[in-house]
Amino acid sequence: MAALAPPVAAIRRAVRRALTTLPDAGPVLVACSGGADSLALAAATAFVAPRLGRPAGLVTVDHGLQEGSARRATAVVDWAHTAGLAPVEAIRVDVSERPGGPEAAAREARYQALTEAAGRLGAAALLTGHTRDDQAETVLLALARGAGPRGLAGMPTRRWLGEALLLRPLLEVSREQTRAACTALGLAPWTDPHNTDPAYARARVRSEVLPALVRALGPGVLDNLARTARLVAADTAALDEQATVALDGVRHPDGGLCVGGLAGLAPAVRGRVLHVWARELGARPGALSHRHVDALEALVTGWRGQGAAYLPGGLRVFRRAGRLTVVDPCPPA
Ligand SMILES: Nc1ncnc2c1ncn2[C@@H]1O[C@H](COP(=O)(O)OP(=O)(O)OP(=O)(O)O)[C@@H](O)[C@H]1O
Repeated sequence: MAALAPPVAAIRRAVRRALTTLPDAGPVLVACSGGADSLALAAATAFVAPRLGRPAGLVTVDHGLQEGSARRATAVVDWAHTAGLAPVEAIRVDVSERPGGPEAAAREARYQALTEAAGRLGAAALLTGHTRDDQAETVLLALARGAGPRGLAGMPTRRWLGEALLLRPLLEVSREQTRAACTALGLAPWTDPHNTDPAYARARVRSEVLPALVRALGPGVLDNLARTARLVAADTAALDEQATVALDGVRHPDGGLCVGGLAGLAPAVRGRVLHVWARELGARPGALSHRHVDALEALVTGWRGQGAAYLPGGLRVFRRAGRLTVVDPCPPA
């Protein structure tokens, strides 16, 4: 038997590790674009999952945004059948009516379709092919955009996507390894033109910024950025836990928050408490920005006797009698 190419073995090990952590016995579904990362992931899953007694299927989403997208989806489906994956589905989504740019709309439609498929097919988890390189790009973009620790923590290896558990088994595998694995297995991955289109910030980071950093600082940069994400994620999780406890400690029976208690918290914990409280009040996480939290913070630490903080959804927060209190939502304009 031919020796297993190291990247193929490394990717299978990563998938095995991820699958053995799953409590639920149902099938897993690989989200596959046909690109090198998710193709290498799908091939490894097709090999590993049955050996763990677990069925593995595949879903590919056709956004209909590029010429030949339906052909690409069909090619992925055909390959998945030959690899022994089942069930296999290509899902066509319509992104034309969605708000935002085409990339954001495609992403939202894709995750919605993937979550629905995972629910419909009773999947224990949905697997995506995000790699260490994707993680390094995410961290760098977050740093440049001032996203704060939550952004610097990068993508988690697992998270809930609605009712579906999303796993990213390849977060410590390099893109070079996924490409090498595809070559070793004789697979011909699809190349997404967006990945090299300089109109997209991520593509510029991928093709210009990271190679320049590696040239200037050495090959360890990508691993180090991914490591930064893991370290920040651990710190962030600890601070989030502290904030959950602290929030209960500063709640007033009328639903407001005690200013004295808030003022005594460490700023990093207070900011989180205010963020969680604002979400509880009904401010959608996507609409809630650091400016809203800063405005709440100003009611605690920068109070000059008057003023209010305005939150998404028409919510107004006042400081009264030593408490932050929500005043009825503004009537719609
Ligand atoms: N059209 C799609 N259908 C199904 N899953 C997708 C699709 N596009 C992306 N994904 C999933 O999301 C992951 C991240 O996709 P993204 O396009 O951001 O990264 P990528 O590095 O180009 O990945 P790939 O090489 O697998 O295309 C993919 O690895 C795959 O698991």
